[in-house]
Amino acid sequence: MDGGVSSAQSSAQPRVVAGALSPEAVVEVEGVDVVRGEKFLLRAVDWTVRADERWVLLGPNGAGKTTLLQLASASMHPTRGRVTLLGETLGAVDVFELRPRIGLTSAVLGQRIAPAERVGDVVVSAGYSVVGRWRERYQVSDLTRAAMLMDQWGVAAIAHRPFGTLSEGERKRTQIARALMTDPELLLLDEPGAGLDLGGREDLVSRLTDLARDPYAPAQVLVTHHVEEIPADYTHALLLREGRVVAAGPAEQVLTAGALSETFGLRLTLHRAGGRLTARRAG
Ligand SMILES: Nc1ncnc2c1ncn2[C@@H]1O[C@H](COP(=O)(O)OP(=O)(O)OP(=O)(O)O)[C@@H](O)[C@H]1O
Repeated sequence: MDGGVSSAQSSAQPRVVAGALSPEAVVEVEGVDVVRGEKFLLRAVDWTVRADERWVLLGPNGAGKTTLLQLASASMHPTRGRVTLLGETLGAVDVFELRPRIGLTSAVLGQRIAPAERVGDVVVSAGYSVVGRWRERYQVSDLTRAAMLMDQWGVAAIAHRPFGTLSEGERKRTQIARALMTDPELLLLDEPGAGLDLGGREDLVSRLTDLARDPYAPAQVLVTHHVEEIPADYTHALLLREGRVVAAGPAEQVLTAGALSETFGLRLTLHRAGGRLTARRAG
């Protein structure tokens, strides 16, 4: 790419240096309320994500997960409290400079992609913060990175297909490849498993597990309703209910039957196998 947002720089160092005392915080949410009219979408939320962490945000419909992700993607400001992203405090930074450093996938962003846009163009155009190729001229390094990412996310063979002809799983993987194109420091995935069949979900979880294990990969935050979609090796979890944090911290401490039952408002049993979870209604 010539000019515009810098993209395709590959890190020479892992994101987290082994032995470092405390990897830098990429997301810091302190005492945050988000209020619309009389309604608290989020209330008194504190949350810190560090560079080496992989978080899952879990909660029922309407819990505030997408709202929290909007704060973390610099798409929304808090009503009260402070949000610091990649060392920059919202309200004191140009969000248009911040956003290219954050990769985001969501159903809303997916709907903005023109059905006629080819997969390869959807991915490579991320460096310009535009959807679809227009008059940009890309450098070989951009095209090489896009090809590598399409291969990694299993869409290289369909690089010439229009986005509108893809299956839901192919769309989700194309969007993740696009989100990684700018080599972001933070990757936010809003319900990437929604609408996938069992095979599609397992394929996605397997690729997300590989990404979670990659020390060069950005900090990751995955939003889901289902514990079955949590990749093995996700390190942390935050449980939300009605805008409040029920529990947050290391995954093995937070993802318990008790905390999940409180979050979803029904008594659940939890089964662990191979680093993955399944949940069922108790009794
Ligand atoms: N602008 C708004 N004004 C009033 N209420 C809103 C507004 N935006 C969102 N809400 C409400 O805030 C709550 C939290 O919404 P949010 O989308 O963050 O939840 P969520 O956990 O992502 O839900 P889902 O899992 O269904 O996607 C919902 O009850 C929603 O209806």
